[in-house]
Amino acid sequence: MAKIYTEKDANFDIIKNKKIAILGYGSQGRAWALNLRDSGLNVTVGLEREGNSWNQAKKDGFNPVHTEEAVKNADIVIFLVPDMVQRYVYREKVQPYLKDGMDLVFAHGFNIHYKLIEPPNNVDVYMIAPKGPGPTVREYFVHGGGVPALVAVQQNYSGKAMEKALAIAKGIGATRPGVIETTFKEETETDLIGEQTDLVGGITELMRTAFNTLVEMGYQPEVAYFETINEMKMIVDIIHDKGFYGMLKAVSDTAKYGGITVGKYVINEDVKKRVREAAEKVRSGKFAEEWIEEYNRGSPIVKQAMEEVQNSLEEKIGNELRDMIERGKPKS
Ligand SMILES: NC(=O)C1=CN([C@@H]2O[C@H](COP(=O)(O)OP(=O)(O)OC[C@H]3O[C@@H](n4cnc5c(N)ncnc54)[C@H](O)[C@@H]3O)[C@@H](O)[C@H]2O)C=CC1
Ligand SMILES: CC(=O)[C@](C)(O)C(=O)O
Ligand SMILES: [Mg+2]
Ligand SMILES: [Mg+2]
Repeated sequence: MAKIYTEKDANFDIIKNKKIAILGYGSQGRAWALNLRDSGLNVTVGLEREGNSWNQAKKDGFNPVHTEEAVKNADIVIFLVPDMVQRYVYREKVQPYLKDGMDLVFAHGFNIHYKLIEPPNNVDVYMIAPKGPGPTVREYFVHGGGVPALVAVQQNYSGKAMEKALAIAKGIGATRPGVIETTFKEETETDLIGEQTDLVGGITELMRTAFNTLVEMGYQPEVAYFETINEMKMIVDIIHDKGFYGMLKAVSDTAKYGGITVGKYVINEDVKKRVREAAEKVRSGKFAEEWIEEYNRGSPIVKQAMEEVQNSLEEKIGNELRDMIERGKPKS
């Protein structure tokens, strides 16, 4: 059974007098900075330049400073810039100012696990990895909840790394539901495998494939959109609240029979084999290599795919139906 920590295991005392530098003010950075500040902790936002993130941080009442400025004054440095950027920020803006006993904190283990950042022995290295998108980390917190997270310690120079990880987890709201202890290796590999084969890759391609098949067969795109894309949230919400069994009980007997039989036909052993192949590619480090190469080339594959998605029929139809979808949302 996994080790789960909750509110009673976490205490702010160990970090309440420490200066926390949050590097990056994007999806996670903004959520962490706001939640930690609301939790009464001492947060400085460190950024590269005066752009969108800088303006947003100011609008949110922070006084952002340049990265090295934030790092020089910090006891705890939290890396919330993109994974592909972290090693440069580390080399140029963090390493020169490292102090004995400083903390390097991550929201995903990529750079440590794949050894793109190799900190000296006299710092603590630990992670709090929220299992959800940044805006949700903020939204749940504001409404009294929190997104569950994984915590891991890579280097425990102080002997107190886990206590500090739990305190930060508490500060972002994650110990309200609870946090699960893991390792950098397990978090990094499972996060990548999950987002590729399931969350960001597999499910969305299945949704798009189902949508486009219906459209190619001559059905109205609006009808196809509500069926294959919009209703996904409702089905997933029931799984989220009541499990797969609960979802199957909520749908019709016809959907149960059709879903059970055709689901296994579409997502067959061959798909499982390819999920495993993709997972092995993460585990071997081959995916990391490939992604670094793509990033170094200026991310042409990502750019092209983003454009393709933006111009796709499903996106166009979704945008056209957004008002209708919004009108239907629960009002409180
Ligand atoms: N997006 C998410 O919901 C999740 C992200 N994570 C992890 O959190 C970390 C941060 O990811 P996101 O919040 O998605 O990042 P993001 O892309 O939303 O935000 C990045 C921030 O870094 C800044 N930035 C971008 N390029 C930069 C550069 N070249 N130099 C310096 N700063 C730069 C941006 O201005 C922005 O403030 C990553 O390790 C990611 O794996 C973990 C869980 C979920
Ligand atoms: C939001 C999240 O958890 C992801 C999919 O792992 C990520 O954004 O990297
Ligand atoms: Mg991820
Ligand atoms: Mg994730």
